[in-house]
Amino acid sequence: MMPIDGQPVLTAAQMRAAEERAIAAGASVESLMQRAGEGVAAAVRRLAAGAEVLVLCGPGNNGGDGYVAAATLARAGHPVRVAALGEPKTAAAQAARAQWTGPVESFPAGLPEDAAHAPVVVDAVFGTGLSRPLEGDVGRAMQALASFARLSIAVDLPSGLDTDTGAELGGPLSTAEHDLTLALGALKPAHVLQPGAKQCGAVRLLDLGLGLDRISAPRTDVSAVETIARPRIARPEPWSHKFSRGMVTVVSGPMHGASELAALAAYRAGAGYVQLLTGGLPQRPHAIVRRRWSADALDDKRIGAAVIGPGLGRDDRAREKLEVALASDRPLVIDGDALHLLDLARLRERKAATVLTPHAGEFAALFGEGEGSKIAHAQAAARESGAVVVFKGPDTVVAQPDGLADVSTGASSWLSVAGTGDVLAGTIATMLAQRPHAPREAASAGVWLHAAAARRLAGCFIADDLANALPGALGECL
Ligand SMILES: NC(=O)C1=CN([C@@H]2O[C@H](COP(=O)(O)OP(=O)(O)OC[C@H]3O[C@@H](n4cnc5c(N)ncnc54)[C@H](OP(=O)(O)O)[C@@H]3O)[C@@H](O)[C@H]2O)[C@@H](O)CC1
Ligand SMILES: Nc1ncnc2c1ncn2[C@@H]1O[C@H](COP(=O)(O)OP(=O)(O)O)[C@@H](O)[C@H]1O
Ligand SMILES: [K+]
Repeated sequence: MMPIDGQPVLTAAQMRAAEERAIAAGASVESLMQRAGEGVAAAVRRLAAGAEVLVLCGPGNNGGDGYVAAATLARAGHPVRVAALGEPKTAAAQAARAQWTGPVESFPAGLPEDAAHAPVVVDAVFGTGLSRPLEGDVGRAMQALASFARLSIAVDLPSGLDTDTGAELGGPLSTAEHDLTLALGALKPAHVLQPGAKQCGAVRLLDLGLGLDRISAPRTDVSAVETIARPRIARPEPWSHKFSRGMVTVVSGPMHGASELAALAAYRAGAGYVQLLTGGLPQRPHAIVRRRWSADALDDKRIGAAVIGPGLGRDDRAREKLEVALASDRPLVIDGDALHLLDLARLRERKAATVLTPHAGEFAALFGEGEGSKIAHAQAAARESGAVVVFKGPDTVVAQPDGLADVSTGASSWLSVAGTGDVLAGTIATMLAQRPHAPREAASAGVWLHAAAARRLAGCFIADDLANALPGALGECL
């Protein structure tokens, strides 16, 4: 079982292609299924600690994995039952079924309520092949079994999810929520995008030897999408000075607090010099250099990145400031109000790096609703705008115009509080000032630090606390 950061994310079609490549290279579906099922059995056995396991098997290869897992557990002397939704349909699943010599109960109808329950439930009903909503009582029965069980584990994916979008095919609350999902061979979008990610519980990867790791396969060869890994951040060199550490300028507006938060976060994320272009009164921290806005305020080559949008307002003065920022040759983070004033045609004229940080509402206003997954939406928006797009939320996606994209995993839902987006904008600006030629990497590093800072707070917090937790998160990256 492997952790899931820095791993490729493959669609169902990309997964099939990887499987076909492995088969062309001499593997067989049966050998891959054997490896998958044995991997599942090993994980289940360790976690079940001797408790009875009920394996629910579907008609396809996901069910095949389940039969192999059940047979492997039984051979090891572990108490295990099997219940199936129909007979296996594929040759590989039929061969796997033949390994299981015990009785097969029928699922869901044949399981009387009490007999059905087991302390450990394994969902091997549907995986990447599910193309339509779960029929009849399957979803409801699975929910009942999973919620009764002390431990419920999904094989590859919780049954009922759309692999490529993470949506519940039968609509909200139609699938069971598991404690653990064992992703087979590679992560799929449903493991990282909501609501699928929540239904998965913890996600761990089981390697099937498909050669999908980044050492065997360069990123674009198998998938353009990867989960965000902990960034490496360099300590200041002995010869570093405040400007070489990264200078961030935050453009303020009538709502001072938002830009103050962005400026504070920029410092806490490691910038050497942060200035706030504000008409507000001096306040803490005194380290923030406050200057009045002027039309040439961004004509300073030392500025590594500027932030515009938090608390900017949407009046003519805000428009004027945004136009100056767009015309400047400094790398730019565009957030909040500025996203509502933004003209995409004007943005495409910019040569310097630009990072847009919309939440779902800002994203829809700028780019429309779009088709497909959140990853596909972010990729299309990056292509359309020519900028790096950070599509925020519980499953933040960072995409660059050529299609490469990163997805955040494990963001704390306590981030759903005012001002945390301003903290993210400031954090990304510092990363961008330090990596002006790698805006996607900078944005993803900022998203990682932001999520790590929230994890360190472990509970309810306000945006100021989050900014102040950034140095600890940074310490995890040195
Ligand atoms: N990739 C790899 O390298 C490896 C992949 N492996 C495993 O294979 C899994 C993918 O297997 P899969 O393609 O057979 O699909 P799966 O998810 O079992 O379901 C398809 C079956 O369900 C049926 N069906 C669909 N919807 C239905 C509904 N609502 N209600 C009822 N039935 C429905 C559908 O019927 P049909 O649509 O054809 O009528 C078909 O029979 C993958 O997740 C992983 O676990 C490993 O074994 C080894 C290596
Ligand atoms: N439920 C959630 N789970 C995880 N992260 C969240 C959640 N809600 C919001 N966030 C994160 O918190 C930040 C909120 O940003 P934003 O919506 O712009 O808020 P604000 O404008 O108040 O600063 C984003 O980074 C977003 O990804
Ligand atoms: K499953």
